[in-house]
Order: sequence, then C-alpha cells, then structure tokens
Amino acid sequence: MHWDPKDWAYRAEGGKHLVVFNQSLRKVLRFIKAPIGLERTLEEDKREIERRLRFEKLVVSPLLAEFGLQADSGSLVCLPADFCNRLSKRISNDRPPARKDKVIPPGARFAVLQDDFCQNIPFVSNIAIELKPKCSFVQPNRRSCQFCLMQLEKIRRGKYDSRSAYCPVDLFSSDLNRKRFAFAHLLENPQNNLRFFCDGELIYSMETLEHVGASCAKRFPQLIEKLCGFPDALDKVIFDLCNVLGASENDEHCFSSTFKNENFKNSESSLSCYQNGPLRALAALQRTSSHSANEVLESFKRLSPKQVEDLENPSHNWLASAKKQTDLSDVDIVRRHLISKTIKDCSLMIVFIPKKDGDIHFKMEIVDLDLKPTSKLFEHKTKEDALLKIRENPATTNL
Ligand SMILES: O=P(O)(O)O[C@@H]1[C@@H](OP(=O)(O)O)[C@H](OP(=O)(O)O)[C@H](O)[C@H](OP(=O)(O)O)[C@H]1OP(=O)(O)O
Ligand SMILES: Nc1ncnc2c1ncn2[C@@H]1O[C@H](COP(=O)(O)OP(=O)(O)OP(=O)(O)O)[C@@H](O)[C@H]1O
Repeated sequence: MHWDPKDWAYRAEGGKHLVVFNQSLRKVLRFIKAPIGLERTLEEDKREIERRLRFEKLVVSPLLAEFGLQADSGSLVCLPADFCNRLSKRISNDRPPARKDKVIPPGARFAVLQDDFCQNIPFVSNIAIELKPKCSFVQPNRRSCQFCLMQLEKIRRGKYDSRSAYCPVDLFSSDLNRKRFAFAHLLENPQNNLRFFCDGELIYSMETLEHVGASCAKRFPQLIEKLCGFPDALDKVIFDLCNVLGASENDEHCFSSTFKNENFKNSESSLSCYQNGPLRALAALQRTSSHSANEVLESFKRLSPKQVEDLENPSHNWLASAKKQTDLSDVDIVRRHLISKTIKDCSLMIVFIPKKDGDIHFKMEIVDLDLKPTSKLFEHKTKEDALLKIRENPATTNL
C-alpha cells in the first residue's frame, strides 16, 4: 500500500490513541501515543497491538458472540517514518489542545488499520453517533454509580469545567423515559461520552462546543433533519436508538441521577425498550468482576512470574476464567477484572440510515476493546480509594 499523508485526516483521540481516517478508502489508522519526548520502540508498539488483537480475537469476540455481537478489530500495519512524521505535522492544528501532551512518537510506527465505523454505509451520507456509556451498575454497598461519583473529582482535577448530569444507570435501564433523559444530558454536556460525525467529520462533541462554540449544537440537529427529511428528526433518531440499544437485565437506580418520573407523566412513551441489544451484552460483561480494585491488586501481587507472563498473552483460558461460578483463583480474579474494565471503557459507533417508510436503521460497532495493561492495576486502586472518600461525605453524593 502507498502511504501518503495527504490521503489521511484527523478523526479523534483518547488518552492512549490517535485516529486518522481515509475518506476514499473508508479506513482508519489507530496510532499509540506517548508523552512528548518519551521514546517508544517499534517493538513496544508491535507487542502492545498484538496483545490487544489477541485479546479481542480469543477473549472479547467469543464473549460478545454469546450475545450475538461481533467485534471487528482490524489488522496490524507497519508505517514508514516519513509518512508518520509528515502526518503528525499535518494534523497537529486539528488536535484538541488538552490532548497535546502526548504525540505519535517520531519515526516508523506500527498501527492498526481498521474499517471506518463513522462511514461504513456506501453511497449515502453517513451520520454516526459515538457513545461511551461507561459502568452500567451501582456497586454493592453504594448508592450512586461510579460515573456520577467521579464527576466532582474530574472537575477538581481540571478534566472538565462543568458537571454532566448524564447517568449510565439510566441509559442502561429498560425504561425509555430514563434512557431519553440520559441522552438529553449527554447532548447537553457530552464530555467524552458522546460525539456526532457527518461523513467522517466531527460535527458535535465536547471539542466542537469548545472550538466552534454553541452554534454546532443548533447546526447538527439541522443536518440530521436534512438527512432524514422530516422535522425534529434528532428526537426520533434518539427515541428509536434507545429502543435498539437494549438494556441491562437488572433495572437499577442511581441515587445521584436527577431523573424524576413525574417530568414524564404526559409522555406517550411510558414503555420499555427491547432488552436485547448491545447494552445488554456490555452490562453483563461489565459484571464479570465483583472484586474491588484493592482485592485485585492483592491477587496480582500473589501471582508467580509465569502467571504474570500469562496476563501478557491472553488465551482461550481467559474464557474459562470469565465463566467460572465459584473457586476463583488469583489469576481468574485478575483476568476477570481486566475483562470487566475493558468493557466499562469501550464505545459504540452507530451509523443510522433513514428508510423511506420513516423507519430508521442502525448499524452498530464496538471500538476501544483494549486489554488494560496490568501496570494500570495500581491506578485502578487509587481511583477506587478516591471514590470511597467521596462516599464518606454524603454532601457530595447527591449533587
Ligand atoms: O477510570 P475511568 O473510568 O475514569 O476511565 C478512564 C477514562 O476516563 P473517563 O472516565 O472515560 O473519562 C479515560 O478516558 P479519556 O482518555 O480521559 O477520555 C481512558 O479511557 C482510560 O483508559 P486508558 O488509560 O486510555 O486505557 C480510562 O481508565 P481505566 O480505568 O478504564 O483504565
Ligand atoms: N474504527 C473506527 N472508526 C471510526 N472512528 C474510530 C474508530 N476507532 C476509533 N475511532 C475514533 O477515534 C477515537 C479515539 O479512539 P480510541 O477510543 O480507540 O482511543 P483511546 O485513546 O483508546 O480512548 P480512551 O481514552 O477512551 O481509552 C474514538 O473515540 C473514535 O471517535
């Protein structure tokens, strides 16, 4: 393949990866980032990507398949230094300033080449919704979910300026009103949980609100109306999407959610959604682990060097760990935690097509199914400790 930076444009990025897309090929390249000045060898990239692809193929895909879902993970490609260096310069101005502490390390790189899930329907205009739902349930002995509890902490450390009233427990519920309420708050303050793209270009997100300003909040519903050909199309899209997303098997409530049933008294939709759908699978797999991060770290410390090595090479054995009902060994506990953490952090990429009969058809893919490195176990414990402190002060829970 001929690699020309001019064929690629900036798509988006998270804490670990930067993604560019090729409009004509409908493909993306997903690069691993590193802090500015920190060297990363080609071998490190390759090992990390192979570990992830292995995990997706041998562990996540079979688990998702049990719920009728597929994960399309892409393939490893080696990119020449000249391409990577020129591409980095080309996209630099498109990157959000808050993410610029990390870059694509200079030189040749390994990356993942994957289908572009923002535009995977040919011959028509594609509007895509990216949804990062996060943890679906309230942990035992707690009243509020992790997302709601973490909001103040995220504002305190400067990650966000304002609190989002989105609550994942509402999104995962089977009650369509709660789901729509969750979406309304995602639209109001998307943070890193919601993005809209039109033919691959970002049209609404936290980043566009910061850079383009509030006008994008008006413009993107108009674009959706134009594509669908009827008024208030965004409402219909969200309503239909809530139905096909499915729900967790357990209808839970989060103490910090601001949803009030009375606000929806006159709503025509005191209905439940179909339970089957990607959210059902994500909720079930997120529950793979019921151990605290502290317990997981203790289990990890007891592992032999060979067992630690096993965590670097995910295999079919992880499926047995995920399915065990009793007698969990230390290895099982760590594997289950890593599976659960991965699913709590993945995103859905959803493209919709309005049909002539007024129906809307959705095509959904799952991205960011990366296996968390064991080096993050300590960070998970630290985050959990921070959460416990929040819980000790009841004044902060019901924000
Ligand atoms: O711990 P959380 O729930 O805050 O999740 C982190 C995410 O923060 P979020 O809550 O979505 O704003 C965080 O999201 P951002 O990159 O900050 O947008 C990452 O996804 C991080 O995982 P990794 O370091 O990229 O492997 C995530 O870390 P993990 O805990 O999943 O390892
Ligand atoms: N296959 C794909 N098709 C279209 N867009 C994609 C694809 N993969 C990733 N993206 C876009 O690139 C963004 C960054 O990718 P990704 O979520 O993998 O980064 P990350 O650093 O691992 O994220 P996080 O910090 O949440 O762990 C995604 O949020 C999404 O907008």
